[in-house]
Amino acid sequence: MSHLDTTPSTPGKFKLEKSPYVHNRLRWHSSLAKLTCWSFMFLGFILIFFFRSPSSSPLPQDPSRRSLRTYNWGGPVWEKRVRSSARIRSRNGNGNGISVLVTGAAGFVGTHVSAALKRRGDGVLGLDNFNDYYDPSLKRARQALLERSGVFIVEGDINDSALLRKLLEVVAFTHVMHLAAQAGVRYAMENPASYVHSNIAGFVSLLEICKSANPQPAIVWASSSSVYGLNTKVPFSERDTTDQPASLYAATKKAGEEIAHTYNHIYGLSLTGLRFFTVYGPWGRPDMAYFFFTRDILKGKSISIFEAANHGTVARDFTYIDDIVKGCLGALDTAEKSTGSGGKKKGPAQLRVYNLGNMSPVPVSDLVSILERLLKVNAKRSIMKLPRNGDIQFTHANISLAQRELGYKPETDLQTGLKKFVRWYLSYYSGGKKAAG
Ligand SMILES: O=C(O)[C@H]1O[C@H](OP(=O)(O)OP(=O)(O)OC[C@H]2O[C@@H](n3ccc(=O)[nH]c3=O)[C@H](O)[C@@H]2O)[C@H](O)[C@@H](O)[C@H]1O
Repeated sequence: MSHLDTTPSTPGKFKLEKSPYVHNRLRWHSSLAKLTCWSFMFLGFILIFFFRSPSSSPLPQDPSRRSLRTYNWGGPVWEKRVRSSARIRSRNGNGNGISVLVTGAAGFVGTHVSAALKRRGDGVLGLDNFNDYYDPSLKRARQALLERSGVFIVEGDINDSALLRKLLEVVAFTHVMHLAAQAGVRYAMENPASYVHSNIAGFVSLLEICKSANPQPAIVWASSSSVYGLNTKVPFSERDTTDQPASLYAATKKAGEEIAHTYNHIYGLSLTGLRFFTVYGPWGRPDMAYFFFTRDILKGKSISIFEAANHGTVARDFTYIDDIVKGCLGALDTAEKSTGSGGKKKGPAQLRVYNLGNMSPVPVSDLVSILERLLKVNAKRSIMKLPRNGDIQFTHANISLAQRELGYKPETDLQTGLKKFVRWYLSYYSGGKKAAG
């Protein structure tokens, strides 16, 4: 009789043999089977517990680690696209033209800066991780726009050192315009780790690769007006102390300024930080107030307008994107070369910080009135106490340093800038085909 023949087809048909030896063996087998069964169940419980535990969630559930997903890059075709996008096409007023790696190129400021550089004949290569902090389809639309003007955006993360090293091997970039960051003041309370990941770890990762490169590029990067924090002296000047950040976002930008000092000091990297003041305009960020106020006013939804203690006005030095772009180009064009190479400093290098604001703070309630006029819809206003979530009461830039050294001169008032934004918004989201996310 073959072994297979003794196997019961159903448990009830199992026949016990009479031999005591066989009987014991069967009991032993049955205990072993039970033990195995219990072990599997126990292991199963452990695995279920492990995978459901928040600390070990798979990557997509942890927004701070979104950008750790793997991207495809490399190969001869990819390298050819990288080189072609970064190739300088024509000389500009500043001499021979520059070749710029723009991080965060599918972001709001990144898209505008990349397009402006390309327009004047500079070489531009974008880098972006296309994370889902806000509607990624808007980032894809910006990418399509840039692609049409010849800018290739490499999909990847600034924390990916191997990718950064490769990019700087393939192209001898003269400059890096570093705009990739976790933005937003209030979101820092929801997802603090994402700020550390992008604004600190990511920045250090980029600086590490740049300092080792030969030649080292000059770096211009986005700091923020939020570094002034609880500062009450107005207008905010670069000489003011910035040691009272009110949000983790601000603290990570402030940390970035100190980190920049270190890499400049040790490795001779040329570094320029730009403190942007609430930048707005077409292709803007849906997480910003002017953007979601527009969406909500059009939908007839109520909007919250923050108010400080004792009915104090909350105001911002709103700055139009085209002015910011000019400031960025001015910073790139006046950036001196880094002095080190291959990780060794050869002499002192340039270290700068500038305010890029509009010199004219506007109360948030006035911004809403302008939107109401442009949209021809009355907003459903609800006045709310300024929440303790990192927001500060007002910002106001002193821009004389940027004026003097970068030729920065903002030209767009809020009414004019919002008019351009609203025109773009209505055409982009026309016919309600796309919902502003
Ligand atoms: O300059 C910067 O460095 C930062 O600018 C931007 O931050 P903020 O100036 O806070 O802009 P934004 O959120 O549009 O709120 C605008 C105003 O509306 C008020 N506000 C906001 C929300 C709301 O529901 N109600 C309201 O009154 C709010 O109190 C505020 O007064 C960038 O997002 C940030 O990434 C960073 O770049």
